[in-house]
Amino acid sequence: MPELVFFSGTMDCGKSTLALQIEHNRSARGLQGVIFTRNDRAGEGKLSSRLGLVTDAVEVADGQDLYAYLVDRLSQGGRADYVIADEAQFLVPEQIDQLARVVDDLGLDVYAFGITTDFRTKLFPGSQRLVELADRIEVLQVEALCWCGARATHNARTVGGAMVVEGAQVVVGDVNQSADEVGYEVLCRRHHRRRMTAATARAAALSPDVLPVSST
Ligand SMILES: Nc1ncnc2c1ncn2[C@@H]1O[C@H](COP(=O)(O)OP(=O)(O)O)[C@@H](O)[C@H]1O
Ligand SMILES: Cc1cn([C@H]2C[C@H](O)[C@@H](COP(=O)(O)O)O2)c(=O)[nH]c1=O
Repeated sequence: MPELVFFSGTMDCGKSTLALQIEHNRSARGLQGVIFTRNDRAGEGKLSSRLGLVTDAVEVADGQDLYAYLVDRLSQGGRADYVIADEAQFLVPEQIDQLARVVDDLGLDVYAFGITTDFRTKLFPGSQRLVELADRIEVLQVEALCWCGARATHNARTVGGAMVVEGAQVVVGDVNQSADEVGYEVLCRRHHRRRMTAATARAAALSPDVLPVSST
């Protein structure tokens, strides 16, 4: 049975790498996939992983009907044996419904990859719809880690290393950004709640307030 699978996790946990591996393994066996993406850091029409691999993809436009795209392609004699959708959190709920229809009406497997929640721990609308509709939700096996060593479960947005909680839901960016840039850091829930990033934890550890008091 074809499936809609949602591979979810924090930023930097290997989602795009897995998408590229699925693509590689299927195309190595002569299958031809359609790869959708939106707002990849590598630029328009690209699916990229931090391991350095990148492939061409169809950049999803505002309001684009993904089901109609596949029907058009197939009716013009094109091939589509499966579908990959990376950065699926940036798709609108209607586009997730269209992907579910691709599974049910066209009989294609759809593999969607994305972060579930934003920097304020709120669901992205596209990810919410995937949770509602997916046949299966897979959490990536490679754990991204918080600075404290615990499994990272949440995404923080940072400016100069400090966590911010105000701003637009969508700001394309990366982890490990330089101090003055808007960036992201993955944290465990405890440290996300306390707004404690690696930089603020380091600063707190160095603060005279918490230095051990000498008995002499
Ligand atoms: N230099 C490196 N050596 C080995 N693994 C790396 C390196 N850089 C990144 N990675 C791996 O790549 C993962 C990020 O992969 P990526 O597919 O870009 O993540 P996502 O799409 O989930 O944001 C990291 O969690 C890490 O496991
Ligand atoms: C938390 C959060 C992230 N984003 C952006 C930042 C990146 O461009 C992507 C995630 O990409 P990745 O391959 O999973 O690292 O999403 C955002 O726009 N808003 C957020 O709250």
